[in-house]
Amino acid sequence: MQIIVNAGNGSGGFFTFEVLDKLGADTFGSLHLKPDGMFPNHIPNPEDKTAMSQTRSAVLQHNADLGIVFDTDVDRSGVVDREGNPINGDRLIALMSAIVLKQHPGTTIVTDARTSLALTKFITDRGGQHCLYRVGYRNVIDKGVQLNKDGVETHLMMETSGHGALKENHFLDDGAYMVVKIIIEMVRMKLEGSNEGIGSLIKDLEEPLESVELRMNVVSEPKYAKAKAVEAIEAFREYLEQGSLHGWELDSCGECWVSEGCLVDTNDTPAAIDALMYRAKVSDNEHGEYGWVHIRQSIHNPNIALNFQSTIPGGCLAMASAFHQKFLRASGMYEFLDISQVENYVTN
Ligand SMILES: O=P(O)(O)OC[C@H]1O[C@H](O)[C@H](O)[C@@H](O)[C@@H]1O
Repeated sequence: MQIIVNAGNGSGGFFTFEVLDKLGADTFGSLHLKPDGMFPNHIPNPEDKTAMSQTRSAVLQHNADLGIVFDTDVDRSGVVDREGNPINGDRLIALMSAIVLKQHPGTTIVTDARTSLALTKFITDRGGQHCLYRVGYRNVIDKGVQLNKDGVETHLMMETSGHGALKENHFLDDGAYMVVKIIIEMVRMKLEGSNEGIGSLIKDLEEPLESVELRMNVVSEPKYAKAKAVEAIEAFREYLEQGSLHGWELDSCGECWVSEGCLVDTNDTPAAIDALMYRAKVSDNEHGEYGWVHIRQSIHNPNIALNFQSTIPGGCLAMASAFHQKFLRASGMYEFLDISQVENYVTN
């Protein structure tokens, strides 16, 4: 089996020399294996377009069976199938879900709540339960630990960023282990006589038609930025609870095994909140439920991240326009938020 590793000059080169080569894989054509903190080729990140496209080119050039992309410290990974298709984000979660659900039918899978409606369908079509939880890999993994303690069998926890953990690997955030599971599945498929590549496992995963992320900086003295972001996000929640945005409804079931979402813990020992976030489902008379909005404090920076996803054309624009006019402007929140990204998006 030929496998291309792209370590992006981070610390993942060991996986080539110490693991794959020793097991007899052909790793000729691998990229950027030597650690170099200046990262001269691209950012070592499976979400980075250059990292994925360079790996795709190498896979196609060498007719390799798989490409692997690690982040700097190998706690995140992404792969490229033999046809050159990048598998990261929702697609990687789907691939891991397909593998884990074969081993553990009916298991619960925890992800952050920025995943697509199609991913939920993919998981539930295979008999799994999808728990949508808070952004932040620690939140996602801790939720899985908690569910297992509560007697809800949960074998996989993954974020769209590529962070992921498995119960069988002691809940460690480990990108190399994810990749090992994928390689084992490829070998198993080959031994069973299948001629298909690993991408065939997710061929029925639909792509979200539209997906947009916008950021709003909090314009305030740094020491007040966190409180201001909370004020804006809570104002958004109140707007929805009052029914001020027609067709928008908070996802806050509090029961994590319910696939509709569970950003709000209503149990006796709710998890501490590092960044406030809500997701709302959005529908209209013509299409029914067609998308969602996710609003949250950034974990690292004084800004608010807004994600929109839609299954109908123009849905993200419709949601962003309503958010802009009927919330940001109407509520006065625009006064301490830099809403230029939202304005550019709705006007261009
Ligand atoms: O809040 P942001 O700046 O978008 O960052 C969000 C990200 O923060 C960290 O990097 C965590 O490790 C990730 O799990 C999370 O997705």
